[in-house]
Amino acid sequence: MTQIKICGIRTSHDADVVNQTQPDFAGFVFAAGKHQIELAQAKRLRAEIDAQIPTVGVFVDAQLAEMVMAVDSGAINFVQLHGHESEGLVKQLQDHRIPVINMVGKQVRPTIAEYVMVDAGKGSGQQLNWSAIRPTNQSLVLAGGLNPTNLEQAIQTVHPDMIDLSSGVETDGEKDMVKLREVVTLAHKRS
Ligand SMILES: O=C(O)c1ccccc1N[C@@H]1O[C@H](COP(=O)(O)O)[C@@H](O)[C@H]1O
Repeated sequence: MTQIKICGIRTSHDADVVNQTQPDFAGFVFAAGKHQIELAQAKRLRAEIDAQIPTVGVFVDAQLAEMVMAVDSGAINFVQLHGHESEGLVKQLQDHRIPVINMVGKQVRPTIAEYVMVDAGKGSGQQLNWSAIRPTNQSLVLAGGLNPTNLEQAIQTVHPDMIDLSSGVETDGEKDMVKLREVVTLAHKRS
């Protein structure tokens, strides 16, 4: 089984699709871009999403205080760093007992974060060269251009602990129930 995070939850429709398909994590993007939402909206959506599903806040080069406030508000359980953040900032978040997903670029490098993530872009649907990703003992999250068509090959090539999808499971900018069902089933399938 591979854990699966669905990112870029923006609307009640998206929250409903999450509840009906049961991924392992749901993500809210606080950074600029087409998936960005405000903290108030994240809090409303958190209340709509199944309480058993942890939520992740995606930040790009944000201040520590903003991220701690988002966790303290109850909107998110994890912080995902998706910019050029330092290991010092990862440590500061962990000192606040906040688990961290650290997006380190297109190639794996060591981090003290709970998860190391590789991605080709920022929710743009760009795909990585999977066969170039080095194996790691860290908990690895694979993101970038994953969709129902390429997911199985991505998992078989990279063997990530978690996969992270956003634009590849959307239709007209909203999460698509059929696509989500397909990717959650694929991820949770025993290999
Ligand atoms: O989705 C965004 O708008 C975004 C903005 C800034 C930083 C990260 C962002 N998204 C992250 O990128 C992955 C992969 O997205 P995709 O599947 O390639 O569309 C997404 O899951 C978020 O973690």
